[in-house]
Amino acid sequence: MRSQKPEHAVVTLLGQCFTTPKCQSFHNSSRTVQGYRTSAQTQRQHVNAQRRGYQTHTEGLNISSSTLSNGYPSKSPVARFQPHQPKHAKQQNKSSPSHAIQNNDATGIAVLGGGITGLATAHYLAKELPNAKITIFEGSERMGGWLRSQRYDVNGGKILFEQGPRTLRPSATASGFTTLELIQDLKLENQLLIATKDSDAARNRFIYYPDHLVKMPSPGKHMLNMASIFQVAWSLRVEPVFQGLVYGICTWPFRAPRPKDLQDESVGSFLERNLGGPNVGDNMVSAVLHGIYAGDIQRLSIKSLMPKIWYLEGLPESVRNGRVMRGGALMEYRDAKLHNEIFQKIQPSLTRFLSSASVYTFKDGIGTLSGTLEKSLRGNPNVEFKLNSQIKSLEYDNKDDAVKITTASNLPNSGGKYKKVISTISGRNLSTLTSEALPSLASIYSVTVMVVNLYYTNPDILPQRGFGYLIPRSISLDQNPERALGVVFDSDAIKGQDTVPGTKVTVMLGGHWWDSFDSYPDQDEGTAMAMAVLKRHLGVHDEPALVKVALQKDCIPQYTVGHDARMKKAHSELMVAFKGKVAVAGNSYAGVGLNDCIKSAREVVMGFKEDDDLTGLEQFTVPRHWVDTVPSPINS
Ligand SMILES: C=Cc1c2[nH]c(c1C)Cc1[nH]c(c(CCC(=O)O)c1C)Cc1[nH]c(c(C)c1CCC(=O)O)Cc1[nH]c(c(C)c1C=C)C2
Repeated sequence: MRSQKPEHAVVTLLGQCFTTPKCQSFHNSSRTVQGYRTSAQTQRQHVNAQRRGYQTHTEGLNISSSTLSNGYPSKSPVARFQPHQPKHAKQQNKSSPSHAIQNNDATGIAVLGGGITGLATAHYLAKELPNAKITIFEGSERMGGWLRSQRYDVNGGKILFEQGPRTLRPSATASGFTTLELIQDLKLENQLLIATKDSDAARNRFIYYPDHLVKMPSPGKHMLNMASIFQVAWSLRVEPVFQGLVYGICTWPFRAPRPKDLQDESVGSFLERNLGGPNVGDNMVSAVLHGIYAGDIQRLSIKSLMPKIWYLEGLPESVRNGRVMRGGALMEYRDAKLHNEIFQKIQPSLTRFLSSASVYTFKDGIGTLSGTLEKSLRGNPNVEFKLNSQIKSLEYDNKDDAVKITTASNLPNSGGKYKKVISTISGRNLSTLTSEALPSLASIYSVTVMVVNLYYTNPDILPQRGFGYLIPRSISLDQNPERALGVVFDSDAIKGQDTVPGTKVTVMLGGHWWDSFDSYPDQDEGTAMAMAVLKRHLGVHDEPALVKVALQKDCIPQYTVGHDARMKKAHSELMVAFKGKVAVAGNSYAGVGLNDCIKSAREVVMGFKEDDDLTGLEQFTVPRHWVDTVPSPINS
């Protein structure tokens, strides 16, 4: 039986280097898992969860078949969980028919926001409640939100620029599979493009540490040869960016346990407490968090960003060690159940194809997802689109047990009354539509990122091949006066989207560094700043043939210390203000990645099908309930 190596906090964090937050893929190479078991400690939580109608169990979740290195099955029959559900839990899950929205009585559901979450929400509503009348309110003149893939003519050919999120993670998690299910629903399989795990982009990820790019050790088969092991060991020894890492890991077992009354803390303080100093946080993990949240390691919450690590650290030492000895990986029960449900629906050929991918997108860019969703919804007579529809207020109407939407437009029928509203706009924007009824949502602030896409006709201007590099918080102002967060080497990261050769890069500026700004650089300043970064860090002196600058205002919500507790409060505030008639989904709450957003859309619609009084924040009202995978006695 293969046992799992201890999940050291820092190792896990660095494993998430450039990967999705809360990424729970089965990275352990070819580990075979058979069953899920709940820890004794969490049994009390099941009772609470069941009281609230959650599906839960005490033992007996099984997973069969083997998994590939990223958790995809190597063959059919596919790995799947077989949750054993106690009788009473099943009964409680059935909501009373008078309460549940039935296919034939569902009319008037409003979706606020036409970004990826709003479109996915409308998609699931149309799929699950085919008779429902759905109205999508979008404040701008276009759908798609942050997803913006633009084609440009250059040099006799075409290139693609991404001005927002650019790739998806094929992780073997509930959220990873939810996206695959959506891709299947939309028949987009033949448009997929992948970066393989052995590509330069997957293997070469850098951190800028003055005054050069330092390659991060990356897991993979190539790590198994002596030369690679030596290279990593040498790099750990001589590169100052790694200072404190080996010492921190070796001395970690002797650190004091977490103070009992500590409810949450920043990622920075967690690392400092566990590793005996700030170096690893400041020099490495802050860079990773720049690449995902464009956020500040001293403010982002360890409990919300890395709940598994927080949970493990809080276990009594003997329980934690026992868990580690048993091997396997932890997953939240609700995710395990969702994973189990969706996994069976994914074509094995699709999972096989993506098993070799480190990231994926589409031939015409990530906007294919939102564009195809919009197209499919436009063909549905039950779906109405209201573009340029700025919402002014939301009010609960006691008489009709409905929600009144008022828009900024004076036109008749621009707003209206709806039986249910699903808000996919940011939590903070939603809070401004009520008369201070949602203070906890008002507290979620977001950062602004300036995205500068540059195209050079010369295909060989970069000193390294790879994904690109991230810049940690410890880099001094004279090395980074523009406050760049990182640079993506697009022409290496994803191949096959352009019809002409050349070099494509994206420079990301701002994020939390610009928190106190009340105005931002303009297009020309953005261009000059990006070019200065490329010159200083990479020695690029060429003139770009094309530059596009996009200011993504308030694009990434920040889960700062206390986020989970505030979302629990937000659930109550929504219940009080709207009696369960307004629910939320999207990147403000439980994950900022595209996979997370799509999962949140699916979950809110499935929850709504069961019971129309919900807020979408129910998960924050019960403690996280972990289940762990158990190595298979069959395949070991
Ligand atoms: C507008 C800029 C964004 C930055 N982060 C995000 C956006 C939209 C959101 C984001 N980026 C990543 C993740 C995690 C993985 C996922 O769920 O998809 C999230 C939620 C990782 C990531 N960051 C960059 C890339 C190209 C990727 C995905 C691909 C990969 O892991 O290989 C680049 C990048 N994004 C930002 C910065 C500062 C940056 C710098 C290189 C901010």
